[in-house]
Amino acid sequence: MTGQITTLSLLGSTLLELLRPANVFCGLGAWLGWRVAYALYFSPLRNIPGPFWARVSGLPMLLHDLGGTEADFMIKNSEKYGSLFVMEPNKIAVCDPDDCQIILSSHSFAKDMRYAQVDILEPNLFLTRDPELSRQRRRQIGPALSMSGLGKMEPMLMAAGAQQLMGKWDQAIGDAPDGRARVCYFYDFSLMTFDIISSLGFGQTHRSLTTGDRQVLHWVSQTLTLMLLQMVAPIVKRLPFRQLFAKSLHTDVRKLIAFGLQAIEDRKQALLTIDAGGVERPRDLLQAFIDAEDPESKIRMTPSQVATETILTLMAGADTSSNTLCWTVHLLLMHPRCFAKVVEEVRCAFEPEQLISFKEAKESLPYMEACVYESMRMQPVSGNLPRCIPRGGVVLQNYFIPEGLTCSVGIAAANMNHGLWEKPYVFSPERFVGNEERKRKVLSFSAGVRVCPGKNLAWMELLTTLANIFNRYNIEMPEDSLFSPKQLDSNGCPILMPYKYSITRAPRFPERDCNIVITKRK
Ligand code: HEM
Repeated sequence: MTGQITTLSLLGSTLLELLRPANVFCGLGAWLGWRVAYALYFSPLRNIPGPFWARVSGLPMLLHDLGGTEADFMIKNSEKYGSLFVMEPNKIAVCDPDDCQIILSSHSFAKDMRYAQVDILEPNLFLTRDPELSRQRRRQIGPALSMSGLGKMEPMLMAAGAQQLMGKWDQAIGDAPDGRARVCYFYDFSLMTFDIISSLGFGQTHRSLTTGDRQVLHWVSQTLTLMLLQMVAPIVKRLPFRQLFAKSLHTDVRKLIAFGLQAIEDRKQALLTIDAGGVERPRDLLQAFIDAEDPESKIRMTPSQVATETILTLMAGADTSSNTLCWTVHLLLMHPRCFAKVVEEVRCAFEPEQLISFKEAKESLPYMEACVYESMRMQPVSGNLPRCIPRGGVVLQNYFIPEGLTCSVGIAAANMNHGLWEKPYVFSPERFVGNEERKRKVLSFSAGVRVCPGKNLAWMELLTTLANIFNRYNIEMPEDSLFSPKQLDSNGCPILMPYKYSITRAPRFPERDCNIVITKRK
């Protein structure tokens, strides 16, 4: 007993001694010295250019991630150090468009380990690191998301999308005494794109934009929060953290999954009547996912897999599309010459009250489409794409990067590459008109084996929404707008509203910066 007490008190006093400020200071100094020595003399990345502090610690990048300024970090550093640079002690940034394509073209550069840390959902297309599952899911859900598959869903997409939005804006104009309504396009686009995918995916008429019902939206955003928490801090999966921090999030995830499963069950019941009556089956993503079959293995998805893919589709597809719409409208407002050209193109092609379909917009509005490409190039909504260096390592820009390290495909920096894009800071939609090759170089939907499977759906939403609102409304910036085409930056380009990354690149102050005044076109 006395021996134990003596040992304990010895341990206690040693600990106290170690924690004395002078010793802590020395300890930190030694650690830092070692980190610096490692970065400069031993690291396999020591010959690759990059900011000094990024070699020593992951903190600078973490601060950019938390501050939501990772795109600026990548663009600035790629201009200073070149298209390959060290961004963290064991991570390189890849910003050369050709190198990005090399990495994205192969499953051997798997998504990084953080994706495997999420355990709240079934294995799915977005999170999987398994090439086999990725290929199988694409074979299963690919047909539904192809242009011909989506063509059948267009009436539903338009009802939840452009038509719903115009109904709301018409009402706002009707309610305004002078016929001039002020609307926040950020919120309206967010709810509209959410309604489109949830209507198609859950087979119900979701109208959060016009009814204010945000229940499903709440569950989805809670699920996304938990997913991200598990990715960046897997400790939240363990007790007691799970109970302390994540209990209510888990409850909402369960509610969302139950909601998805119920939608599938409801559809199965409805099909009994539909099939008996010889009526056509509903044409939506829900039905397409239920019926989906891998042509190679003949495997179909279980109800739980269908629900998971729908939930992931909502997470991956709603904010990405709505923020792309926001940036396009903002960029056009900041470039009145281009905006006037788009409006003229739309109004020359269509009657004032005409509902413009995707096919019509795609065929008749090449300049408007070019504006969306230019907006996606300059303001790509997805951040960096993290990938692992595969077995055997890889040579990029004449540097050997060993296996086991990670890299980040810098979409924003590649889209601003001076070698590929002339005057990359200038908003110039003309560069895309009639130039299919250039369009393929924009990396905003990613590329290669994990390219965005929802890009056709996104294009349908983008073109139908913009064509219809530009045809129907005159759009102006409000008088109190902080931004104007006349306020220029050092490149002589209009200063744009600030952004933040909350998963996707979104306007930082949407309530302040995303307002427009709309009037009905005479
Ligand atoms: C303008 C709108 C959109 C943009 C810019 C966009 C961009 C992207 C990007 C960059 C990726 C690659 C992510 C990575 O590799 O980590 C991706 C993946 C994905 N996107 Fe989209 N997306 C958009 C709309 C949509 C829509 C509407 C859907 C709905 C179907 C969707 C579903 C997905 C899914 C499921 C993945 C994961 C694919 C995989 O990892 O294999 N996206 N998207």
